[in-house]
Amino acid sequence: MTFSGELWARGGAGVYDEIVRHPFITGLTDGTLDHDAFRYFIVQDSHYLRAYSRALSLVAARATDEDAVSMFALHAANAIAVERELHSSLLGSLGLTTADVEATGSKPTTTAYMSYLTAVCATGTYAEAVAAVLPCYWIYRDVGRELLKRSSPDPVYREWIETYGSDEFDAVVESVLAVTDALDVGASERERCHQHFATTCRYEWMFWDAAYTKLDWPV
Ligand SMILES: Cc1ncc(CO)c(N)n1
Ligand SMILES: Cc1ncsc1CCO
Repeated sequence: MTFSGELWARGGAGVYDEIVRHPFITGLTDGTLDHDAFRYFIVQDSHYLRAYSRALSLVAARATDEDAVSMFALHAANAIAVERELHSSLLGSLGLTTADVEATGSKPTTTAYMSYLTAVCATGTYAEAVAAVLPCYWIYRDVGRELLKRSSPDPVYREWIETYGSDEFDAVVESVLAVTDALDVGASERERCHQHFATTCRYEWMFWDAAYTKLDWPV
């Protein structure tokens, strides 16, 4: 089995099944998700994508071949572009501004997820860093394609779905999977990769759940 296939089998598939039946995700296409939950999500995702971009820059910096350096550096720049373009369009449709993003700040799950990604990408090996960032690509591609099949009555949700369900994003994810499968990973490093992959998959579920429940700081 490929390395990515192993990671998915151990830490991804079970969580992914929970994600596609989560009420936030089913609500995007059956018309039951209220805009307040989606507002929470987009505001938190604006914070997330800034940290994600910096995490991808760290992955680029430690990549061992120049194609991978170039690829992750490009994705780091694209994550900022998505944050600016998709999010400013979605924020506008939802009646929000970037000032609201700053005023709201980063909620508990967002903070925890960003901190974990940053820590692994700064202090782990190259393979560990790739394993930590991989679920962000992979789960969004698969969720995007699934939601595209289901189709949404809401034009705001459709704009988001079409970004991640697109052939362009699929090509991005396929290139990261190819890099993952070409990694030279030692035995103990492999176990740490499994842990990071499983953890960030769980954070992906938690990120949607936090928006659904509008999780906030307790004090
Ligand atoms: C939380 C989260 N994970 C993954 C992606 C896709 O990169 C995103 N935009 N937000
Ligand atoms: C993974 C990812 N998510 C939003 S942008 C981006 C980088 C690839 O274009």
